Amino acid sequence: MPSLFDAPDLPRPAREIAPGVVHLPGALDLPQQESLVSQARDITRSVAGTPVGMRRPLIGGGQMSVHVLSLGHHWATNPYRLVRQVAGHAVPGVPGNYQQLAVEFLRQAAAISPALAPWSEGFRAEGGLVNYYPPDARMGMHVDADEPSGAPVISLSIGDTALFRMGNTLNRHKPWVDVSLLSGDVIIFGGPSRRAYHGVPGVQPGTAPEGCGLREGRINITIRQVGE
Ligand SMILES: O=C(O)CCC(=O)C(=O)O
Ligand SMILES: [Fe+2]
Repeated sequence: MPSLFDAPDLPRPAREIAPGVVHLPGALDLPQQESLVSQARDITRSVAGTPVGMRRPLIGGGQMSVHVLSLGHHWATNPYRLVRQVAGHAVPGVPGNYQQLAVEFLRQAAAISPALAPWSEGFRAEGGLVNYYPPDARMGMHVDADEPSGAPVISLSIGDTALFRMGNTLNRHKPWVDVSLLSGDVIIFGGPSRRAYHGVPGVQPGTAPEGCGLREGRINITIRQVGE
C-alpha cells in the first residue's frame, strides 16, 4: 500500500499534528535505535515461554497481528486489573533509560505544543509496551484507556515505516490525521488527544534502515505513566 505513505523526500519538520500530538521525526539516531532493539530483545528472551512473555493478545473476536510485551505491569482479566506478576512470574520492569528518554522527548514536545507543557516535569515512566509488527501487521483504531493517568504517551518507532492514524475522541471514524512514522521517529500524544482513537493501518515492508537493529518488521515502544 505505498500510496498511503508520504513521498520519502518531503521535508519533515517537528510539528503538532493534532492538539496535544507532537511528531518528532528522526529523534533517535541509529545507534540509539539499535541499542533499544537489542535491549527489548534481551528482555523478550528473558521471559519467553512464560505467562509474562511476548504474546498476541485476543481482542473481541480475534487475535491481534501485533506481538505485545508489557513492562512494569500487565493487564489481567477476570477481574480486569493491573498485576505485577502472573502465575508466579514477575512482569519485567521498565528499563531506567525509558525515564530519561521520556523526559527528553516530553520537553521537546512541550516546546511545540502548549497542551503538553504541564507534563514537561514530573512524568513517571511506570509502564511500557513493546509492540512487534511483522511485515503484514496492523493495529485497529483504539483508545489507550488502561492508564488512569492523563499523562502523555511517548511512542518510539524503529524498523519499517508505519502509517500512524490519529483520530478523534468521539469515535473510530474520520476526522483523522495520517502521518508516516520512519525508524527513529517519536510521537507524543497527550492533552486533549490523550483519549483519542488511533491506530496503525499498515507497515511498509522492506523500509527498515540498515543499522537500526531490525532486519524486518517494526518495533514500537510506548512509555507510560500509570497512576495519577
Ligand atoms: O504502533 C504504534 O505506533 C501505536 C501503538 C499503540 O497505539 C499502542 O500500543 O497502544
Ligand atoms: Fe494505542
